Amino acid sequence: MKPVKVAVCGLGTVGGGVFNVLQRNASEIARRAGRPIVVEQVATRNLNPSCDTSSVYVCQDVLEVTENPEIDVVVELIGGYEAAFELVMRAIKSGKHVVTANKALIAVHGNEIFQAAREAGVVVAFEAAVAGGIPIIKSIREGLTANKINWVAGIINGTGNFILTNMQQAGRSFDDVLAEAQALGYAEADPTFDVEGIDAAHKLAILSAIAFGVPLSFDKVYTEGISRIDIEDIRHAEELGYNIKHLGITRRTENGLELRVHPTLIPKDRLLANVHGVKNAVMVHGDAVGPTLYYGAGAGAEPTASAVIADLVDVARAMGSDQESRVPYLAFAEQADDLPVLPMEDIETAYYLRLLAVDRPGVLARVATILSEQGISIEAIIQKDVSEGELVPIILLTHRTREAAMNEVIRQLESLSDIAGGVMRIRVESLNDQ
Ligand SMILES: NC(=O)C1=CN([C@@H]2O[C@H](COP(=O)(O)OP(=O)(O)OC[C@H]3O[C@@H](n4cnc5c(N)ncnc54)[C@H](O)[C@@H]3O)[C@@H](O)[C@H]2O)C=CC1
Ligand SMILES: N[C@@H](CC=O)C(=O)O
Ligand code: NA
Repeated sequence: MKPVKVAVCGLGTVGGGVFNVLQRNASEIARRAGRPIVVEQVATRNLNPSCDTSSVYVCQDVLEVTENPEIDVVVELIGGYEAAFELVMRAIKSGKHVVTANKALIAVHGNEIFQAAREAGVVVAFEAAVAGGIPIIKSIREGLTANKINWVAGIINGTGNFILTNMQQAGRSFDDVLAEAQALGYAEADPTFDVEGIDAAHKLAILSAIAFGVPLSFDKVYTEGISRIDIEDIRHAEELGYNIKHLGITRRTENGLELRVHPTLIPKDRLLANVHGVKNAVMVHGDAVGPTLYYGAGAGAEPTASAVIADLVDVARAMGSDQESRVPYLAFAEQADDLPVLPMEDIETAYYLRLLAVDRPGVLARVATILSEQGISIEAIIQKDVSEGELVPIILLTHRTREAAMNEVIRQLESLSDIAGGVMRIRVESLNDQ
């Protein structure tokens, strides 16, 4: 059968992985796809020393591939929103299928891209955009179609998990581990996307859309990163029986959808609490299947290439099919418009609080009164011994309450003369996986 001819745009970490795995496993991939998948052209600013491109046509201008009549599929691996958007839209308008690992692009411009792709009758596939090598898009879009999905919760940023794990297990500093994640090719071009939760928010918007059949709503994701997490919080959490992980959570409730990414205390005996390093894991709870868990490498050259190439094989098969018989881009043929995203104030969860108090009698009682006035009960307290005159760290674990009530508690605590500085708040989720 005729080979599928591919243009790889961007030969960096992921592009290099795709190029090398396509060559190394060419015959295995051809047997699965029913025909060879060959790299016909590479467009990249920088070559990759791990790739032997001597027998491939290489250019610098990515838009050139959209004008090459030989190309069936454009693989967009340059990243970012602008040049990538132009490349993808031009490719679609030239009738080429697109495979991308670019979650920022899909989360922000996906609605427009899919509309254009539908009109042009081409496939846009993006498995690598969420949780790297884990086939999570395929699992939700295809494997779980029988279910009404209740919630999805996952560790969906490899760099962030690599940092938290190394801080906890090796006592290393945040900056030092981030520099290693960058050297390993895990981090985004702008690593604030990783550490401030933006990358996870992009991915969560995609997960939520394919789980619930709602439009992509990246601008509505409540977003908090890991940059404020201190080693002290990791140690206190451990003492209380928890690990801190950065989670993306989207849940269907009677009133609307939860859509939030933030650091989270998870009981140590839960599966998600034991996902370490660059590994990601996504738990999906369906009404028929119950809880399911998907685990694997969330970033890195070849794990991500694994997902990109799986999409190429799907495209190779879809090339002979009509639009109606293909799986819809965002899983649902019709989108729901009755599921508003809930404001964060309406979320209900438990909380970890860390405050620094002046060591004088009655402080703890005043703190407890503020909580009880909001109807919040305390599950555990740690109060550390300090030398006379020093500020005392108080760590509290509360029962579940509305975020609005907790905002009021924190406002009142921060206005007490007994409390120095701000209150550290980390949400706590039980994530029952049984
Ligand atoms: N690194 C990872 O583990 C993962 C990355 N991704 C996504 O994959 C995409 C690529 O990421 P990486 O490979 O890590 O990036 P990278 O920075 O290693 O590679 C980007 C490549 O694109 C080229 N490039 C960038 N802009 C260009 C332009 N306008 N014209 C021509 N060439 C251009 C660069 O020269 C470089 O070779 C991004 O969207 C990223 O978010 C997704 C999953 C995992
Ligand atoms: N920077 C991202 C790369 C994969 O999506 C991450 O660390 O998860
Ligand atoms: Na994936």
